[in-house]
Amino acid sequence: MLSVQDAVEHMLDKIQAPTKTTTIAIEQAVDRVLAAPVQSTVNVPSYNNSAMDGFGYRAQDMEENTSLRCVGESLAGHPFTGELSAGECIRIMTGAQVPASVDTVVPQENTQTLEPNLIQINSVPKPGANIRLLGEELQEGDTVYPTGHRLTPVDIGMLASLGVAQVKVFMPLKVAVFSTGDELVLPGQAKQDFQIYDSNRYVLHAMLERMGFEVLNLGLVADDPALIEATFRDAAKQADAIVCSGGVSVGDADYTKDVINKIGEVGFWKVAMKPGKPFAFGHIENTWFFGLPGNPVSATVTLMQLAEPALRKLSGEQYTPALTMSAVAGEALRKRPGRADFQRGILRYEKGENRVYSAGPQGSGMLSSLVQGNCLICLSAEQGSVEAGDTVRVQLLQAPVK
Ligand SMILES: Nc1nc2c(c(=O)[nH]1)N[C@H]1C(S)=C(S)[C@@H](COP(=O)(O)OP(=O)(O)OC[C@H]3O[C@@H](n4cnc5c(N)ncnc54)[C@H](O)[C@@H]3O)O[C@H]1N2
Ligand code: MOO
Repeated sequence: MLSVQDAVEHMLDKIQAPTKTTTIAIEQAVDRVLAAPVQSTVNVPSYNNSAMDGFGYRAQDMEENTSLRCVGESLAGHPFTGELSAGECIRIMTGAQVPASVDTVVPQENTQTLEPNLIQINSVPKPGANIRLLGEELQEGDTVYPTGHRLTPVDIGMLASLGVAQVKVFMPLKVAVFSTGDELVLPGQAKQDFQIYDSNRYVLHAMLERMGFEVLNLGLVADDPALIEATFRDAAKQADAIVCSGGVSVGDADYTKDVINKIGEVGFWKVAMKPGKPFAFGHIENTWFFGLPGNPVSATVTLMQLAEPALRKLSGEQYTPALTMSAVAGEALRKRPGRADFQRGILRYEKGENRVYSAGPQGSGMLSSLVQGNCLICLSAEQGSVEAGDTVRVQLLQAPVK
């Protein structure tokens, strides 16, 4: 059985970034992946400007006298065009251009108006203080974003601040999703005792959309090899990747793998992880296939741990492993060596440290463990049980918004 790391590396090795690109307005570009680096064509700031509302003057004048004659003003958008002489200052506002003859700004709360246009500086700042210098944040030609960067809301603001109105991005990844299983019915429909509601497709659809992909939802497919084959063929024609759940184990009605082997190729099957062992990866011609186990927790966890890195690379995004953090186990956690375990946990900040507790029963059919939990406790394949007080790694279930 492959380790989780080997499985991810195998998929990342096979999968290449897309080639189709488009140019779009930055307002439409959140969650899209850059297909070309963005270089700054401006200096940021593009002119020396004041960081405070106050008075601008020449530091050398402070040796003589700390009261200055105010000879003009510089407002944001309305610069002062004159030149300061000895003993003079100007009123200046935050963001306003600092004229060449000014080298220091004193905040107005550290000054006092002695007479109209005669300003006393009560607390003299260091020479050069309170001025944001041209190019101190970014210089013309600096690479701000590399190819493969997925744009966040803040990035859209950064692009706007650089005067960039459009960006070249990869075409969104198209991912087909469906569920297999004769026991499945749609939410809202009448159900018999031996049936369950399809939940995987709803979780997977929502998670894939949040990853920035275009989801092609192909619905429910019965445990019938001919129907499954037809659905795969249809999906492969339309999508870059297929994510389906169920039918990847060894049961009498588990046809998914056999069908892929018939019309495509299974690259690997089974990963040493819990939940999610029977995960399958392969392709049908140019469409990648991710066969997730049917158990709801297994489907969700394998999407996050295995399929997501591969799908992100396929969408053009630069792969960066998910962030994990350390936490102290607040209680003992049972585990057998052999498979990497992703236990659902509740992470809390208590008494000055991150502490993690079990989210309760860990059955891979129990979606409620993912509802109660806010993190996955990532335990290595080799290790056994965890004692209370041991340090473990955890991965937040809801990635923080950058
Ligand atoms: N003899 C063995 N049996 C099983 C093994 C094994 O190694 N040997 N592995 C177990 C593990 S681990 C998992 S996980 C499951 C995976 O099975 P499948 O991927 O074939 O999934 P199904 O059998 O179709 O379903 C499993 C379970 O999940 C429920 N399910 C399926 N689809 C959905 C859905 N869309 N929404 C909600 N729930 C779903 C289904 O009803 C079953 O209860 O196999 C074990 N067996
Ligand atoms: O490993 Mo299965 O995916 O636990 O239920």
